[in-house]
Amino acid sequence: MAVMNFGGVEENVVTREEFPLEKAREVLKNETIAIIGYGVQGPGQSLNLRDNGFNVIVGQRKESKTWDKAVADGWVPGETLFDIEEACQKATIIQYLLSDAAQIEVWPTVKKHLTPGKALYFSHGFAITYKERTGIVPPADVDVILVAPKGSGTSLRRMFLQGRGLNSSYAIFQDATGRAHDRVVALGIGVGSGYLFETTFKREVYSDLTGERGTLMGAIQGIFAAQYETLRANGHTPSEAFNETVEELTQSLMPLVAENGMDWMYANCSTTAQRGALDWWKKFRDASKPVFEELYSEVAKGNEAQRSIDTNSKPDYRKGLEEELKELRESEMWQAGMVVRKLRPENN
Ligand SMILES: NC(=O)C1=CN([C@@H]2O[C@H](COP(=O)(O)OP(=O)(O)OC[C@H]3O[C@@H](n4cnc5c(N)ncnc54)[C@H](O)[C@@H]3O)[C@@H](O)[C@H]2O)C=CC1
Ligand SMILES: CC(=O)[C@](C)(O)C(=O)O
Ligand SMILES: [Mg+2]
Ligand SMILES: [Mg+2]
Repeated sequence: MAVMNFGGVEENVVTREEFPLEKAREVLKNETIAIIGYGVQGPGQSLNLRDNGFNVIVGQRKESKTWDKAVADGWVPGETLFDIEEACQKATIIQYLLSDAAQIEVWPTVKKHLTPGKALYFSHGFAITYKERTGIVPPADVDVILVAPKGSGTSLRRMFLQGRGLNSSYAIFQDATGRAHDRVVALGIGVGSGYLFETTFKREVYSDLTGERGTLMGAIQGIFAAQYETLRANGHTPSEAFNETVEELTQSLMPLVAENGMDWMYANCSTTAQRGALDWWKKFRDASKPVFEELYSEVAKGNEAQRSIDTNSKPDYRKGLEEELKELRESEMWQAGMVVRKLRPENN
């Protein structure tokens, strides 16, 4: 474990230098890792583990689209691809990567195969933190661990293939075997993490639910819509409004932020822009802070978890989500975006 200084605060992190892949392989050499679920995280984590030389199998509902996807990805029915129950039975480590709502429904099957010494792995603190709502209470004689990649499973896989790594947090809820630490860190390295930072199940889920509802997904769409609508209401064309709201951000300015921080991006813009941005950012912070405070409090009360459980446990939950995504896609802003993306020279 390396202690690193993050802007004046010291934290424990695990890097690939101190916990190389060879060490991870050694730690897990006698384990059978079952990836349960083949949605978004399942493919990313299982394929990275497989390519990294671990003993991995996949458990997925038969006769589902994602079973076919697993077959297409090279998982072999009866050898490395099983139904959920059989995979749980064969596993020494169960990576529970069903959707958070589905984890509740399938829990009795998983629990049945959590025999002493096995490990139960999550990529979210949801099931355990909100246990009164999920009913997911693991037996005392198994390790309960978490590796939460801080990004989409799609990116986890893509970045691995590019020789990069997506950062993940890790946590231990229960160490029954005395091996929980080595197991979780080895798995974190194995799934393709850039570096690993320490958390708890509760802190992971509170920050994750806040982040995705906030700047990562909810707030960003909100602020895009507010600016786009303002520009359109004042007579600007869709092309101008979209470029000035989204395209310039994703294509030109965010890569500069990613590379070297906000001040670097500012420094590469005009002094006119710098003057204005430095004057206005605090106003936007102050306007949105109360919304973030409300959001965090809803998360901490469990209301966001409950809403997610209630809606995503309905049999037709995907249809509902897809309808709402369609509405976004068909909005003028994102229709304009589609045309703008087509006009990128590299897409011609
Ligand atoms: N999507 C992502 O990239 C991220 C997800 N996570 C966490 O990882 C875990 C897995 O999330 P996703 O990959 O998004 O899951 P998902 O929503 O893509 O679903 C995964 C699998 O669950 C299966 N499934 C759904 N309902 C089922 C049921 N009733 N019975 C049996 N199987 C069922 C689906 O067939 C699918 O293969 C969750 O805890 C999530 O919070 C964490 C970081 C990012
Ligand atoms: C991609 C990710 O980490 C999220 C946004 O938290 C999620 O998909 O739940
Ligand atoms: Mg997340
Ligand atoms: Mg999340």
